Amino acid sequence: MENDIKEILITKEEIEAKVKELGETLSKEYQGKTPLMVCILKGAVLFMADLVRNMDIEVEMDFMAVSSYGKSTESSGVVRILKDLDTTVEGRDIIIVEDIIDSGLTLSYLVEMLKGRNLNSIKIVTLLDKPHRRKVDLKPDLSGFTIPDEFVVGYGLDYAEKYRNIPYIGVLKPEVYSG
Ligand SMILES: O=P(O)(O)OC[C@H]1O[C@H](OP(=O)(O)OP(=O)(O)O)[C@H](O)[C@@H]1O
Ligand SMILES: Nc1nc2[nH]cnc2c(=O)[nH]1
Repeated sequence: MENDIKEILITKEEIEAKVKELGETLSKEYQGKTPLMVCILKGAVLFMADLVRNMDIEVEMDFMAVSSYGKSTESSGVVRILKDLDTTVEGRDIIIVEDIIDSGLTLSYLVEMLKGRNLNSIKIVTLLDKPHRRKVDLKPDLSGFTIPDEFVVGYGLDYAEKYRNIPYIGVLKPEVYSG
């Protein structure tokens, strides 16, 4: 599996240090509150699991699954909810946890939808941000790493459902796409 990786962009150690820092920042920001951490499946699962373990305040967790129609490496902007939240979000402080923001289409749709549910507050934390690819005006409140316009895998991120369990963020060799 790791033979398919051309280049390591962010090491396991760099991810660990950054997730610790993000967890500490969120703990300070939400001191005295119990935010509802909303993980966007599936890519953000590993980040969510590590992030909450680096927070020393009470949190609740919930999960949403969305599907964006389109090519395997490109988001189309048409978002379908496959699994909605189990929790009632009225009056809650929501932290959306994402692995990557690319075009921003997935999150801009989700944030607008959630804002319609009478939340107290909503913030976005993403591990990775590709700002050059943005198609809508969407900025994360907290971001781990800004990365160049390359398709990355590992630490939850997949290509055709594979490579999610690689412990670092890497770029695939071009021949992997062409088969
Ligand atoms: O900013 P955008 O261009 O909308 O792209 C970002 C979205 O794409 C990825 O999810 P994906 O649809 O690949 O699903 P997955 O997390 O289950 O792999 C990622 O987890 C974001 O949700
Ligand atoms: N795996 C993966 N999914 C994405 N979704 C949007 N951008 C990316 C990316 O670079 N890698």
